[in-house]
Amino acid sequence: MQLPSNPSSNAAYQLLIVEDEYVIANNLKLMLQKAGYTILGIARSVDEATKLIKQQTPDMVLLDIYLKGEATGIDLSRQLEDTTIPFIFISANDNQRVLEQVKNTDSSGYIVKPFRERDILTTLEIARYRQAHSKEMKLREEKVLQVALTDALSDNTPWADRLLRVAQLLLPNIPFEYLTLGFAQEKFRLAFCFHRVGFDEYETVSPESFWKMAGIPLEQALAAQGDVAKQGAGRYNHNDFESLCRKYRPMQALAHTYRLESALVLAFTSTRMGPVVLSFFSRQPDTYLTRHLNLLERLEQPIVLTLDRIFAYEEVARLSEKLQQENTYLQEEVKSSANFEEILGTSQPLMQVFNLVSQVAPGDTTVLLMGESGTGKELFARALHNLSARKGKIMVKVNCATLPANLIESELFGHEKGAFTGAVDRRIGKFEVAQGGTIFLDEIGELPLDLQAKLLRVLQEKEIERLGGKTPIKTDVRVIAATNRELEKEVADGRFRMDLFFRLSVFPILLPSLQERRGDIPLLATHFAKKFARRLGKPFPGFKASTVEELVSYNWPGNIRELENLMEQAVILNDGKNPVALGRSLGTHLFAARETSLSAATQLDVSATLNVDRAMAKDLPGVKQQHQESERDYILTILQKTNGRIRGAGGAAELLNIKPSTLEYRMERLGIRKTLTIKESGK
Ligand SMILES: Nc1ncnc2c1ncn2[C@@H]1O[C@H](COP(=O)(O)OP(=O)(O)OP(=O)(O)O)[C@@H](O)[C@H]1O
Repeated sequence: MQLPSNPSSNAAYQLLIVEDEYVIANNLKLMLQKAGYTILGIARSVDEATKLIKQQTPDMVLLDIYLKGEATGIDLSRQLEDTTIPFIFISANDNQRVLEQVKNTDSSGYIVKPFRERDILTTLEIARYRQAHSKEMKLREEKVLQVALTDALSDNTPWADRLLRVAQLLLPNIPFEYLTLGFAQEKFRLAFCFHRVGFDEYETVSPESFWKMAGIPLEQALAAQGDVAKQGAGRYNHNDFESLCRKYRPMQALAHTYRLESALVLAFTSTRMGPVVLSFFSRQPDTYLTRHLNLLERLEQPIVLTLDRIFAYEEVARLSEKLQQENTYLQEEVKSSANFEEILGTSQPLMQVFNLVSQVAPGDTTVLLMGESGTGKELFARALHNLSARKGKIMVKVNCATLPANLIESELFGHEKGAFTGAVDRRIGKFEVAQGGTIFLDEIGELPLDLQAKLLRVLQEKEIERLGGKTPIKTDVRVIAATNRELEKEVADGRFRMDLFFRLSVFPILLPSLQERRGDIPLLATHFAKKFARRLGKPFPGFKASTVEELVSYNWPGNIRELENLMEQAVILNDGKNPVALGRSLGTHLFAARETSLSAATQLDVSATLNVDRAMAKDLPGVKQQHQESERDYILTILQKTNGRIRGAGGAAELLNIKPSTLEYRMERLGIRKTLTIKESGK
């Protein structure tokens, strides 16, 4: 190291002495003048020094700590730092408290009184050398810091770890006891707080839980943070910090909890992430200096560029994962090729459902589809999606009954890498895949209770959290749920949460069973038979008249799915020339209950016999009458089997798989009257 020791080169270097003891100050002046330095003046207090500096800016200040008046050399050092004038402390006060204060300044040296001439000149020369090279050194140091920050941010570790590393790297340059870092974007929020609990020890505080504990709504806290950030980069020491706290309650709560007394805030905007706010807090009231702010401002651009690059990369990764999953769903959808137009039927109960669907479809209302298995719940869920504004986006189906219990949560909400044994990679859940679209939660009644609670939270907060994830993710997903269980009963039995039930059943739609819409059976049967004939490359020669009759009178516990399956079998067995009939085995499958034929039934001598009011039946016109007769015959057969018993185990209602009251209603409608004494009549 070469020091500028030549006295002639010292002449241009101007010094200010700030010292209240005349003898020392004068001695120092003589010493320095002898070495060739120019002395601008001697100030005995901070006020005098400030005045002199205003008249002429010195190249360096030699600064005592305790001066005349209230203000100390430490106070003056803050001003000097702000105006980037270097200074060297000269003090007899080497106690711990003073040293601590000095450490927090940016002094170029510290000389203990009494000093020797040599000490002064050497310290001064080193300080001048540093001054000359400090710009270059600072730039180099900052470059190193920039690279380290970029590396830390791009590291493939969870965000909390990356940001902690950023905090650690910044600490030597910007002191803090508490640091918050947050990004806010409509659909994405990431915020972390680090509380410094030791020299290089930190505790990560979740902002959500902190604000909850402080009794401040998260939105209010974020808004305050946003408002502070809007004021631009700033440092808040002493009174400035106090008035900041008075203005913003969340800031006050934070300061109170962690005993914070000053802050340094930097806000910048990342193209992808929107506003990013970085706030440092200290327990000293005067920690933050202009140089801290300047450093942050210089670091802003590299940080923004790095963040933008990372988020662009993460977005691409997320989208390609979403795309991949969407592809799988789309392929499945193509296979199931279900469209609204394919919902066949003209019966009254179905028309009512159509009305409800068209009313509720356009909005974002949660819909609960209820109905027996095979009544078309999935088909209607798709119709709801296709009639909504979300039509262009995906509808994701989740069958809550077929997912293994231990995987449901990860399937629905996704997981982070390492969230559980076997989670070797990060995976997004179905809620995230459905972003912007619809999620169809089929068989919702099968969802385990603990997940019901999590689902409720998602519906209420409209955000999900991946398993092992630390930050909630905003969701924009419409929920359609379906069940073939009686959810109210499930609630009463404690198997389904009542709050979730109310959340889901904002708009319930009950799908009619096939037997409640028998009028649609010929249409549906023909549709399915034609579909399978086309698939098999066969002509469809129509149905045998008795087949249609049989189909209409059957009670279809498996509903449309059963009809569809049966039609597939019937078409396979059909030769493509003769009208489609139910093969013997199929007939047996379907009409086991009819093995006891009606003619045989007439010969039965039962104690409780039945009376058919034929007159009523005669009023029914055409096909409808035909259907009703088949239904009536069928019910009669069952009643004869049960000796006319409707209710209880083995009763007709149970065999028919309908409620006793429904059966009684139908009997009345079909003109079946129960008499206790008369034998079968009218046949
Ligand atoms: N109105 C209809 N018109 C034409 N096809 C229908 C109709 N309703 C249902 N289907 C067909 O019936 C079959 C069963 O329907 P879907 O799978 O939607 O029933 P679901 O109520 O969801 O059954 P589950 O409760 O067992 O899941 C499907 O192949 C569907 O295409």
